[in-house]
Amino acid sequence: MSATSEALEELQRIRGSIDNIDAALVHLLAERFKHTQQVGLLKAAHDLPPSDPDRERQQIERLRRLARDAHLDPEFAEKFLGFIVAEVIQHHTRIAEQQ
Ligand SMILES: C=C(O[C@@H]1C=C(C(=O)O)C=C[C@H]1O)C(=O)O
Repeated sequence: MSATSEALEELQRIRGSIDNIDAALVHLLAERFKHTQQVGLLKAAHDLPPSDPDRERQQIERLRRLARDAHLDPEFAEKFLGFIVAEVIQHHTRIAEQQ
């Protein structure tokens, strides 16, 4: 059974919305990394460690709560944050090494 042209149009419309959201995510991530870069410079200048496990625990708790309220899988939200934070810590470590 082949898809009707109506179904294909709808698929295209929905994919347009997905593309817009992906673009917004990229821009948001770029903004987030600009701020974490500033944190990295501040930490390096004041001999603070690249990671802050207490802060991360608070963020995980908050994000899991937000995810539940938004009907998003909290496990996924935590994994997503963990992926980003690991990259940030690598950046901070590199900044500290360059000082
Ligand atoms: C940005 C910071 O550095 C690290 C990265 C974090 C993040 O990406 O949100 C949070 C805690 C730290 O492990 C910070 O300490 O605020």
